[in-house]
Amino acid sequence: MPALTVKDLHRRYHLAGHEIHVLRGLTFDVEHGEKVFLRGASGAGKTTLLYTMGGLEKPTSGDVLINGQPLYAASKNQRAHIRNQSLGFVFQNYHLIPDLTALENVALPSLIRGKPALERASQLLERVGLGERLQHLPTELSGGEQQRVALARALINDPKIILADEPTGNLDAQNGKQIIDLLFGIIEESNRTLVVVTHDAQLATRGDRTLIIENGQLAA
Ligand SMILES: Nc1ncnc2c1ncn2[C@@H]1O[C@H](COP(=O)(O)OP(=O)(O)OP(=O)(O)O)[C@@H](O)[C@H]1O
Repeated sequence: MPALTVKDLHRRYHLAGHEIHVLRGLTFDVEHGEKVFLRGASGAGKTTLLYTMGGLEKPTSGDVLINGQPLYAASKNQRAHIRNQSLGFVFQNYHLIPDLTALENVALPSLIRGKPALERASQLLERVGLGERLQHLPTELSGGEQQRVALARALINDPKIILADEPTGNLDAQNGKQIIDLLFGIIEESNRTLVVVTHDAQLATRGDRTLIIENGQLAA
């Protein structure tokens, strides 16, 4: 069974009397341990696809299966449970909570499950090289450091699938490379599955496969 199955996904937005058909019948599998990059022109639908794959954006029709479990045929609560248990997210803008320390940000997704996690959060921050920054607020961290916190947060529930949207988009070349090296190291040591949206053709050569999205469909 694939780690992730995308099944005939459609997403339409209605805006001021206009319909925008963003995802137009996407179907593909991602196997366990596979590293897949999503590329395509601006506006092609990459972020919409990634968010839909992660249970964050409901499709107009179609479904996404995580280890065979349908995300959108499930109830909202079941979907939140699958997301929290199986998926880790890394966003271009980090999406850290400004009033929480690095340690608290990383621990939060576990606390939501009712599991105390400060010790594991602290180990993960060590793993990403931030053992000296546990009590820093996001504003007291550089962009690269904030993305490392976000990476540690994505791992707190030990998800088997990581979804990343332009994870190096706001970083300089050196910090970007560090984040990608860390991300790949973490993925490979535990045979996790990775799906990354990127504009960076060079970065995409590090994956097993690149899917090109063109007008909401897979390019041939
Ligand atoms: N909430 C929304 N309401 C209406 N249209 C939307 C909404 N979200 C996205 N879109 C439209 O869907 C299309 C695809 O957007 P998406 O962000 O998925 O593209 P992308 O391929 O990730 O682009 P980029 O590379 O620039 O980030 C765009 O034309 C965008 O304007």
